[in-house]
Amino acid sequence: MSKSYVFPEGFVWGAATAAYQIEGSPLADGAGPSIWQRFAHTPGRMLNDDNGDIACDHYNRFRDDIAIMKSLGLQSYRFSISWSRVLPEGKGRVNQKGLDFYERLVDTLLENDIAPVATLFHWDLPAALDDRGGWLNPDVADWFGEYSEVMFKRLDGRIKRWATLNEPWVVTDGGYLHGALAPGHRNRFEAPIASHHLLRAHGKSVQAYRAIGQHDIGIVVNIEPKYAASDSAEDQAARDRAEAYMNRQYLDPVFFGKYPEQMRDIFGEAWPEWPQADMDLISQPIDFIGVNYYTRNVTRHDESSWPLKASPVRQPQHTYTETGWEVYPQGLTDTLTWVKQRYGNPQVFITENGAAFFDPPKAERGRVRDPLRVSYLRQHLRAVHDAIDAGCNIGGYFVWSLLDNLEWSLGYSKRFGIVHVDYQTQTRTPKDSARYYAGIVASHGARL
Ligand SMILES: N=[N+]=NCCCCNC(=O)[C@@H]1[C@H]2[C@H](O)[C@@H](O)[C@H](O)[C@@H](CO)[C@@H]12
Repeated sequence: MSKSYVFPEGFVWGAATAAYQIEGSPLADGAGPSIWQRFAHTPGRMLNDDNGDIACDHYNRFRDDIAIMKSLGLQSYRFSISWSRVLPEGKGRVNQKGLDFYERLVDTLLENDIAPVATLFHWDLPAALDDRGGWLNPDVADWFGEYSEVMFKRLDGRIKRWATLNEPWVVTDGGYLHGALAPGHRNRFEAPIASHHLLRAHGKSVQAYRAIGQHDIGIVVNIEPKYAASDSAEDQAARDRAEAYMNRQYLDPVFFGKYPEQMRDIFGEAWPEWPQADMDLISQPIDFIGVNYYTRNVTRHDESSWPLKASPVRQPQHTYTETGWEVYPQGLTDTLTWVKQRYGNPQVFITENGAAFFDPPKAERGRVRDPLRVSYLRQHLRAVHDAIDAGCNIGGYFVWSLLDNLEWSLGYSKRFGIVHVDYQTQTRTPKDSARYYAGIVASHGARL
């Protein structure tokens, strides 16, 4: 007898995007530049010199995109707010037209019975704040608290689920350690400072919310479960370091008020000691965590790898996506049960899960066949259900992404959308995976 995959009553089905990846018009209506607008216009930083000047033109087409969400039966939509649209200098003067855009977006979602879930920071720090040191300046926590307060006062109530940060690990690892992402630094001493100030900013935002908000606030992290490549002590230790570095570096401070002990092994003299007051600010209670899951990592010791001394081992028996990520749905179940066991079964939303497979630049007679993505979604949604059967407190699932969009420094070369975007005409075409997902939503999982 095969198992039923019907999801619990109240489980929320959605899709996710991020401002700089879809909106376009980054400087419209008084908006200030973000570090991503600046990075994307820096020669050599972006594949094919792509940038977010147009992207999916969502800033102008959001009503059409909400109509597509409605046609798919989505109950919720996770988006991010561009900080520098609202505060062009990152602090101080509010740009009402920037706020007005997000108010129109939220009100149109609500008119279509789609619950908005807002991420306050999805990597696009105001350039004016980067000029003042950005995530390296301890004042950034207060700047983020000020911005958060502006948004809570204007939209809390219509938005009932807020995320402070999206993936602080990627911001730090990509933006400050390895330099592949904005602001493009490569500095072992900066990375732990940026991480810590991101977490302090999270804490200031939660503090502001507790004073004025009436609903839920949390943080979104990417989790990539690590599996030792062998039983050797050095591979096990490499796995432990990799897990501490990516998966515990942010959740341990938020839930336990302390960093993983491996952080000093990894960063050595570059790992500072922080005051307890900071850890108290960081570890205030939150209402949920967003988990972004894409893949797993089979980890071996690698003396030549910097600074982790750990490297992935390819798994040729499995499919890999266009971004080079192994398709491993069991890793999602393992991730969710790990979070349950380690952090006391907090409410979790899968705030991103999806894959880039090759899709053509144009639809063929109004259709885009993406069987690999249909299979990916089926396998991973079943994995979520298995975690719920194991007692995990999962509130909902947001597929990454609603639309093909700007994949950061990879430009438009990678398509994650369940809806195809023809970047020459801005025509949207729901892919086969969108129709598949709509059927899952309509049957609440029964058709999985
Ligand atoms: N190696 N490796 N392992 C996986 C680590 C994944 C780190 N990148 C993400 O999670 C980003 C997240 C981001 O929110 C979104 O804005 C991005 O478009 C997606 C797709 O890239 C994902």
